[in-house]
Amino acid sequence: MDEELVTLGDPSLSFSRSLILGKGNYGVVFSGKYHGKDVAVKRIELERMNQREEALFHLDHEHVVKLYHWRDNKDFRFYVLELCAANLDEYCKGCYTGPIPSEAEVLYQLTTGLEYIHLKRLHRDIKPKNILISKPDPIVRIKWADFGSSKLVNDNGSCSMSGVRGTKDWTAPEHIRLLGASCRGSKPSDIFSAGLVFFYFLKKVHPFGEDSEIESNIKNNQPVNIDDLADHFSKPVVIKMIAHEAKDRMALEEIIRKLKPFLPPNPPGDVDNQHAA
Ligand SMILES: Nc1ncnc2c1ncn2[C@@H]1O[C@H](COP(=O)(O)OP(=O)(O)OP(=O)(O)O)[C@@H](O)[C@H]1O
Repeated sequence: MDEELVTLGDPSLSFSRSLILGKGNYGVVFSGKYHGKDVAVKRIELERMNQREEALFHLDHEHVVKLYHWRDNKDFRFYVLELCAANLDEYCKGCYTGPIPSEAEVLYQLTTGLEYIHLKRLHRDIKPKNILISKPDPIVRIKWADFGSSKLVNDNGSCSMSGVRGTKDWTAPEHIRLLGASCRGSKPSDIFSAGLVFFYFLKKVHPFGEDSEIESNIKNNQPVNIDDLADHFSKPVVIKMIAHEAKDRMALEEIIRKLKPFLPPNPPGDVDNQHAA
């Protein structure tokens, strides 16, 4: 018998402590089984919990990772999640070479997923490691994951956050200025972060430069690598997503409208087209 196999007293759920899929600031993600199905099991210390992945329970969208179940023991909470193949950072660094949708589909799927998340009055910690590439089912989809810092937003699309837990490299200028203090999370700041991720996915570099200069370049509105996009179809969209002033950023509905013409016929993420087919 595998000594590393953990069942938590529930025969329908097991995972192996030695099969680690990844580690975050708050927990460890293991490979496991739930009712015979391959899953990811994310373990978080109970004392580090607040309003965490429970947010996922309220979400049901093809571009948001599915939360199937959760369970506690005396020290930890265990989230049973849809098992994915890799995160977007692993793809950008060349560590994942498996299948992935076309560029336009990735951007489109992320935008529709984020629109759904905002509709549910949530916002989140946006960075490439929190975006997952699904296993083929048979279609490969891009999914938002890790609602570790999700918060409910009010009707204005903003919410109070105590500090910002997201990596500074993926943070909007209005949040960088307030890091460490109480600040506001908002839909426009999510759009800024998503624009950074779009650029990184397309060009494999950060639009605001190298590690040490990113934070100050974001603060000073100097997207030093922006010309790398040349005449890429997404350039007008990405530029408007990473506009310095929150009020100038493109809204998600408009991003969706601008990306649609670049989708292949009947893409998996396009419900309208699927219905029309
Ligand atoms: N459902 C999943 N399927 C496959 N791999 C996953 C899944 N969820 C997470 N992972 C892997 O585990 C890593 C860590 O995930 P986790 O959500 O704990 O942390 P994070 O997002 O990197 O960090 P933080 O919680 O600090 O924001 C991810 O980057 C990913 O590579």
